[in-house]
Amino acid sequence: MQQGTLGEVGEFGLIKVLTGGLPRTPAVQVGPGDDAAVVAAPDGRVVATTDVLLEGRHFRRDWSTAYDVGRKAAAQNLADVAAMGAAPTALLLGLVAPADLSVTWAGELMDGLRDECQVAGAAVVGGDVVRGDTIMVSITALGDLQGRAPVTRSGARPGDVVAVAGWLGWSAAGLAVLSRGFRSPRAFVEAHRRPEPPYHAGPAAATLGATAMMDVSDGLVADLGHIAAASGVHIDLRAERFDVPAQMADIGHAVGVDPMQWVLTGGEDHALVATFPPDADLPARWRRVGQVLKAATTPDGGRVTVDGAPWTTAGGWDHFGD
Ligand SMILES: Nc1ncnc2c1ncn2[C@@H]1O[C@H](COP(=O)(O)OP(=O)(O)OP(=O)(O)O)[C@@H](O)[C@H]1O
Ligand SMILES: Cc1ncc(C[n+]2csc(CCOP(=O)(O)O)c2C)c(N)n1
Ligand SMILES: [Mg+2]
Ligand SMILES: [Mg+2]
Ligand SMILES: [Mg+2]
Repeated sequence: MQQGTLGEVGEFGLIKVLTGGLPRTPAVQVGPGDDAAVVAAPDGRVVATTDVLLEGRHFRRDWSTAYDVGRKAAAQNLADVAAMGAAPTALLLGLVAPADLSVTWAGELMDGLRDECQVAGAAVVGGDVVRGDTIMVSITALGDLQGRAPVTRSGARPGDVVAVAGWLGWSAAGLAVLSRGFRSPRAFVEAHRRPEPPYHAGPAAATLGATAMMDVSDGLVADLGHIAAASGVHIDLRAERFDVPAQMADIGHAVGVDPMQWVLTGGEDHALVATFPPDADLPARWRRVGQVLKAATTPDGGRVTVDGAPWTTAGGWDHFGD
């Protein structure tokens, strides 16, 4: 990796570092280096999504390496593509960074983006760099529905089952550990630094007949609230269906937090939650955690309960909440 700071190598030196070692995938017809990338969309439609990560709010450089931030930034966006039932194809990076940032940090961020894209079958195809006071990583991701209908938030129907693929509460438990100045247990801290969304479960869920789907970014209760509202239904979760690993329970005990709080309202694991018709033949990776109960009586009046009772604290992260 090149030595020095962004200020020393300049904009085009930085772009050279960032775009130097990027692999191509068959979908990428023109990659970084021209005015725009060209990505094949054999389906005739493109799934497009964007999410921003800001230093201090989404990550801290003393908690996560540049490589971790890259993995997480890519994961958060690629999970949104998968949550539509699409296969991720391409990712673009908008990077705001101070001139005294090391070129190594920027290069390792790109390594993380590249490697997470590889897990999901996508490739980095372009971006932009701008000087600013705080590091901001703005990602755009594209995906291919491969001929399937998109799985939106609005298709859940009374009688459907609610099922989850992927981790819940691990990132929140890791954040609780880091916030208290600890670096272990490693499994949870690692889950916070590098979430592992079940990308392939997204397109698979579409094929299995999922009626609605989301990735869990803010917290399961809050995110299911979006499906409930968009679909105009009530959703009930069964607390006993959630697995609280013994180590998570131990951390909860140590820091005085009910670990179910992390499982039900913790964000950033990017699990997929979907609703399926009751007779769907779900593989084991989809854990049944609840049911779509009935249609809401008012438009947008859908809500989420746990064991029949409203969830009393915040159901998840809200950037402009308290
Ligand atoms: N600034 C914006 N301009 C236009 N649309 C927006 C803007 N912010 C959010 N949206 C849209 O609102 C919807 C919900 O956004 P939200 O960011 O909550 O979803 P998400 O990306 O799945 O979740 P998260 O950001 O927690 O990962 C998305 O369709 C998103 O494109
Ligand atoms: C330093 C630091 N402090 C707090 C958090 C927790 N956090 C930040 S954003 C978010 C929800 C998802 O964000 P978005 O809705 O933007 O996708 C959560 C749970 C963190 N990751 N790092
Ligand atoms: Mg978003
Ligand atoms: Mg999402
Ligand atoms: Mg959010």
